[in-house]
Amino acid sequence: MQKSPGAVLVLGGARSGKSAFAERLVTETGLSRHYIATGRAWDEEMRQRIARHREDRGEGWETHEEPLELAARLNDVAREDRAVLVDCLTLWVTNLMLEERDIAAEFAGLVEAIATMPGRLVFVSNEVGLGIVPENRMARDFRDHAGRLHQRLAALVPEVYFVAAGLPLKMKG
Ligand SMILES: Nc1nc2c(ncn2[C@@H]2O[C@H](COP(=O)(O)OP(=O)(O)OP(=O)(O)O)[C@@H](O)[C@H]2O)c(=O)[nH]1
Repeated sequence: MQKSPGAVLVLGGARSGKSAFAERLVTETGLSRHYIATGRAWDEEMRQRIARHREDRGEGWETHEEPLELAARLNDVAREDRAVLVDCLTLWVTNLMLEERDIAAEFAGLVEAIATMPGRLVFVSNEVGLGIVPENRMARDFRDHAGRLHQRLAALVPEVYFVAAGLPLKMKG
């Protein structure tokens, strides 16, 4: 049996249009729409950003806020008749690092959980590895974790896109 048959990975830079593209992938399924937000409103600017995102998504989405326990939350939310958008994996990695979680174990848990998950799953993540090597150690670790997670998921899921300037480039599928 193919693993994660309904899963898609959408990569892109900041303001690349990756979230809007991922929302379209969910909407076009006609399934019931679920949004798992890994972001946290840590300041006023972020609160406004989140409010704008909610407005842009419009009616018809059920939002679940989950900064850390992503695999468990996906287990609760994913179903045959649902399309679930996870926005975004890089913020999840940031949250795991800030909580000093075991990153390898968390990634293994996510990969194992989604291998047999039903319905459509759309994962959004920032491609953060294209710039110069960051001077600070935590930023270098973050970049490496994100790169490793992307490679694992890209190997697992049947469909992968890279979005730049609002344009999706299909890389797999
Ligand atoms: N807590 C919470 N966070 C949300 C909600 N809606 C969106 N977000 C967060 O907002 C983040 C995306 O915001 P931006 O930084 O503006 O988007 P971006 O990724 O730079 O831009 P695009 O590439 O265009 O998607 C996601 O990581 C979400 O986790 C929500 O309802 N609740």
